[in-house]
Amino acid sequence: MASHMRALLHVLQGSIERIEKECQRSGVEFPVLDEPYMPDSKSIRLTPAVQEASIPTTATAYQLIAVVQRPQMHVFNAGCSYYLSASLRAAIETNAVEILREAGPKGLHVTKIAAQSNVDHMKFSRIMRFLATHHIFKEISPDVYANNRLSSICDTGKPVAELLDRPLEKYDGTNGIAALIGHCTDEDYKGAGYITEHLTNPEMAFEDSPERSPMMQAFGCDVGVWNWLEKPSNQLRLQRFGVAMDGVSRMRPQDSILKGFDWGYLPNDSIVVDVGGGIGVSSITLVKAHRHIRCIIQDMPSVVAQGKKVDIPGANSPAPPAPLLANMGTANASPYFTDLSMYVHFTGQDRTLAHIVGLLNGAGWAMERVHPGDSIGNYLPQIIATPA
Ligand SMILES: C[S@@+](CC[C@H](N)C(=O)[O-])C[C@H]1O[C@@H](n2cnc3c(N)ncnc32)[C@H](O)[C@@H]1O
Repeated sequence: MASHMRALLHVLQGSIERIEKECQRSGVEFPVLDEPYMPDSKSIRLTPAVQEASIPTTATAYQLIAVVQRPQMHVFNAGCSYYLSASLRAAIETNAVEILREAGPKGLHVTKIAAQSNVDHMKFSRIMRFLATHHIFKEISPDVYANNRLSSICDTGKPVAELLDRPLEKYDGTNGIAALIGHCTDEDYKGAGYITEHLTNPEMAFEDSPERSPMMQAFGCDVGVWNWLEKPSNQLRLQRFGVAMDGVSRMRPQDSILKGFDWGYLPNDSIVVDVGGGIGVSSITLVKAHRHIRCIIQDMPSVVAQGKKVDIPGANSPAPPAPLLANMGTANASPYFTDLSMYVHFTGQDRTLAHIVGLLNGAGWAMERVHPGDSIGNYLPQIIATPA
């Protein structure tokens, strides 16, 4: 066991040294957790060397925790992680992040945050402490909180007065991170609570009807997620979902849609139809980079209307060092999250590469090349296939 831990430490040390070397080379400090997030195109995190080294660093740190922590404690924490989702949603929906941005670095007592949000400070204090315990917000002195790097990533950037005045527009025109977390910790989280009921109910266990997905069970509805989102009572959720797709695009390297397929090769005025294109997140990136292409975004009428308000201007990754998991474990959890989320929303799934190969072969196509969106093969790979 000790040698196992030492092997992990060795990987951790190596990857931290690579980060330090890059910081020294560029004369930039690695951002600290205590300071709010500052978007900066020259950020050290965006350099390829740091992006690459941060993946094994994260994977090793999580794996070390899994090795060192008492198993009962580790699994208990995993089983109770729903409190993190619930608390994060509460903080976002009460505008705590924006209230603390306006309060500045000295922070604000929880009674004053709660007063601005019109919630009970005794209840709210526990939510904030739970989040701060997980490094989201910092507790400067007892019950006095300030934003830190992790909480401020959920900042819509809007004045609190505006959020209180126009709550339905909270996420409109934002970078989508708060919207994405809001969506995940609300309808996705509630749907996830019904996975076992869906999995074991003999009536639904072996079907794949999107109308009876775990999420539809959670909301006592049978019309499917898209029609459910169109209900007037879901106006905030529908608007939030569109913006959340922009948040998803910020989780992956911005240019991943541009990789793989040679868009430049298309003749002038070629038309690309973006089916289920949402508010145009991918199409906008594409036409900005390739002015000779025109995109038609096809989606539900209400989503298209929302989109009009927005400014439209290789399959095998290298194996990580032992003893890290082949898929980088928790450092690479997002594709597995998305897959379960597809189950919860639609009784669906995210396709693996093997599924896509089978689908293409079945339709008479042969896979030629995969272009992963990032260095660990994550995020919407671009796939080149030709008629077999
Ligand atoms: C997961 S979102 C993807 C959005 C977009 N491709 C992106 O990456 O930002 C799926 C989209 O499919 C749309 N959609 C669902 N059912 C549809 C239908 N029957 N016709 C057109 N669009 C539909 C939804 O409104 C939603 O915007």
